[in-house]
Amino acid sequence: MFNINSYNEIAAEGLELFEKEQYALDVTDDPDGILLRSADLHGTVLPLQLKGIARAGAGTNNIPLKECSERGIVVFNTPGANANAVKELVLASLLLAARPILEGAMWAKTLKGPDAVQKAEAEKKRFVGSELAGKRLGVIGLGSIGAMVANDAYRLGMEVRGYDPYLSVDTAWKISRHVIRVESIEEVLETCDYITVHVPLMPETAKMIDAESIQRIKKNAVLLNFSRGGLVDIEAVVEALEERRLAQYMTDFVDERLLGIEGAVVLPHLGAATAEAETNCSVMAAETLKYFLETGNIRHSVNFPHVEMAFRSPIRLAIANRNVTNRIGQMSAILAEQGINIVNILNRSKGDYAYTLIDIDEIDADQLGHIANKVRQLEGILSVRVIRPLNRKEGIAHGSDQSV
Ligand SMILES: NC(=O)c1ccc[n+]([C@@H]2O[C@H](COP(=O)([O-])OP(=O)(O)OC[C@H]3O[C@@H](n4cnc5c(N)ncnc54)[C@H](O)[C@@H]3O)[C@@H](O)[C@H]2O)c1
Ligand SMILES: O=C(O)CC[C@@H](O)C(=O)O
Repeated sequence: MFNINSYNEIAAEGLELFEKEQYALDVTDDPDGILLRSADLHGTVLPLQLKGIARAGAGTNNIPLKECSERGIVVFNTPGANANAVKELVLASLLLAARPILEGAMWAKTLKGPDAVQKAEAEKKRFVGSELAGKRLGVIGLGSIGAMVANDAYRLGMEVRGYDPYLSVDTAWKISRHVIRVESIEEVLETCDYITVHVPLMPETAKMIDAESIQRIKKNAVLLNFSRGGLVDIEAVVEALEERRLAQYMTDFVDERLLGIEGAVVLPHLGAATAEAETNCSVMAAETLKYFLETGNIRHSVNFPHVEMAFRSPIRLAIANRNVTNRIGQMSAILAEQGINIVNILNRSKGDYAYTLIDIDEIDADQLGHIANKVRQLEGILSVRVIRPLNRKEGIAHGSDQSV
């Protein structure tokens, strides 16, 4: 039996995947897994039993990743699951930036009387906009969202320039050949009419659009930020809007300093707020967390490597450790000392951390406990789980943790 706690509104389609026979939802302060959206876990005490946290969404800046890694807690996100929703809102915002649609609609609401049509025709010159076609869009960060925005903006007739020095090969395949790759963020800032930011907020990217970047932005350009407020220096944005250097700042993140500033368009974090995206994220997060708890296999983790191995043995050890030399040798030696044959083993690393799955044949509980404890005592070991399969459906193993 696993305990799962969920924070925020998580769509029912995901929560329903946790079968009642194997999972209890929101009944304890010490869960095995947490499912959340934007709830901030920084500064909270992470439960003792916690093994995995699944973010139903892309950004994991609300989760203390370093602390989780050091405790061997695996953090997951749902890559791409809400990308289309964000892309549509960004495209809508580009259109709203180019055409004073909302202003025109608000004004039209005030029209009264039999001459409303004539007044509308006479005054419509107040709401003349411009077209996106032929304008230049700079996309900073060409991941799931940035790639979709770039491709569709090109289809709208824009010239699109993309900047992403860490682009993955998988995403690169999805980007239209018409998107022009640029080598420096400065080139995007200095040459584009519209600039949209789609990078994760991390210590390295905090305020990546700083006062100097904003100085470089072409006069009268529009900056869009549907990624995270902390990526942009808001004081510098306010100054640029007030000096009419920046035409508009369109963002999905409320910041008191922006409210009431002309040219600032602030949405209340609506990027992923569609029924489809909420369901996609909830289902992917629940599936990923279940898969990890039941088999030890890791997919879509932001702090541990991708590790998947078919679970066919009666016992599996799942070990998170620091990425230092000879850990596998020492684990194998502990098993060999006990005369245990390794049926299957897989080890992968990601940055400072590594993860190992070791499948063995049936042994008695005392010996298993002894082995698990010896592994726990090795330097750099962060967590050790002993997992046993419960039942198997269509080749997918369902397991449970055994305390030893
Ligand atoms: N407004 C919302 O509701 C909403 C919804 C989903 C995601 N987001 C935000 O959008 C971000 C991006 O989402 P995604 O799904 O596209 O993520 P993603 O991981 O698919 O893409 C991020 C891209 O940014 C690139 N990148 C990282 N550092 C960079 C840098 N310094 N300069 C340029 N590129 C850099 C990466 O290489 C990657 O290609 C998320 O991290 C999240 O903060 C917001
Ligand atoms: O849960 C949400 O509504 C927002 C999710 C979004 O910020 C993300 O990072 O995916």
